[in-house]
Amino acid sequence: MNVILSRAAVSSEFANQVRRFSISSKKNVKVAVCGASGGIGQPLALLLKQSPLVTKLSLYDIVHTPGVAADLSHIDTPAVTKGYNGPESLKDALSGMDVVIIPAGVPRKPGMTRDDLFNTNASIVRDLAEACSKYCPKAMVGIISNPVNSTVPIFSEVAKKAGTLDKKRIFGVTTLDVVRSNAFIAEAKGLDPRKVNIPVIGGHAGITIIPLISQATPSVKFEKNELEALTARIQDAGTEVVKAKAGSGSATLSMAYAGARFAFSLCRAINGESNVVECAYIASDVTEATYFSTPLKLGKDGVAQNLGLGKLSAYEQDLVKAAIPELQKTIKKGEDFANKSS
Ligand SMILES: NC(=O)c1ccc[n+]([C@@H]2O[C@H](COP(=O)([O-])OP(=O)(O)OC[C@H]3O[C@@H](n4cnc5c(N)ncnc54)[C@H](O)[C@@H]3O)[C@@H](O)[C@H]2O)c1
Ligand SMILES: O=C(O)C[C@H](O)C(=O)O
Repeated sequence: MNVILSRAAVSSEFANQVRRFSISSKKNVKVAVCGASGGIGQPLALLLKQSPLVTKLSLYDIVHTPGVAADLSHIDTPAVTKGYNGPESLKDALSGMDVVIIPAGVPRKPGMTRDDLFNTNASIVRDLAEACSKYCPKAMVGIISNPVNSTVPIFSEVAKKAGTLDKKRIFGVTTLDVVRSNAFIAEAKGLDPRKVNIPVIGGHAGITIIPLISQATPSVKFEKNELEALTARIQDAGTEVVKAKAGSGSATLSMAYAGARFAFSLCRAINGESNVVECAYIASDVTEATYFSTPLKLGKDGVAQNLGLGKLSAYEQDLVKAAIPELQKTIKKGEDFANKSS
């Protein structure tokens, strides 16, 4: 029920962000984007810049941030926007931040899995985790960089070593899976996508992406073959975009939308709003996988309540069973990397 209420709230909130935040903002939230010059980073920064709730928008990357920040800073909204270029500027970029969103790292090309990005992106996330532990240990962190199933454990292990780990504040951003599920199911049933909510649990790669269509709001029914086809499309949606972009990257615009939705939900929770619910990949004891995405009630200190799996259909139970060994493997890979390399 919380999930149902929350989706309706999230949908209308997102559409009315600017007006609403300018009327009712209680606390100003400082937000950093790491990877701000990239395909996701730039449109994400644009969406964040539009919110008067964000007092400071800190744009960190290893290239091009002076230009991106100069461009955005001409927009007539209050967020003071500053660019930080290169590792020597990490201290200034991150100090005092309440929310850090990380889309730093390389995207897939056709034929690659997300795990094929591990060798490059693992060390990028490790280094950013070290910097966050030093300069903004209390920030809420949303990790977009793939493979999310491994990069979130990497971030947590680094924070653990630094003595700053707060599992309630570290999130793998899986919002795009929810956004896609809502879009595809609304299309299939001729519904207004803003009024559809499909919780998506598990992880963020292939069979670990588990849309809970049995828990859809409004309730929807599909034949078995239709349900399987829709589930497969949601699980492969990232690959659909990678193929369509034909070598120029993966989802950027839909991810910026989803990343902004997640960041705004964190901001609303920091501001004391109740009933803010998002699915995200976090340290979890809901299943045998030590990280797992479920609907979460967010509060000013991060995860306020894990809402768990809810009632699963037999088909969804089988999907969870299939996902767990894959998640365990990729979680271990991330943890081993962090523990060997830092
Ligand atoms: N979680 C999701 O749902 C989701 C969705 C789409 C993409 N992604 C992932 O997001 C990541 C970024 O995708 P993109 O399309 O924006 O890629 P991109 O190549 O367009 O941009 C990545 C940016 O990261 C920067 N970067 C590289 N190393 C860095 C470092 N050490 N510190 C800071 N910034 C650094 C690059 O300079 C670049 O500007 C990829 O790993 C992609 O797979 C995740
Ligand atoms: O598919 C990708 O590589 C990017 C992202 O994880 C997505 O789901 O679009």
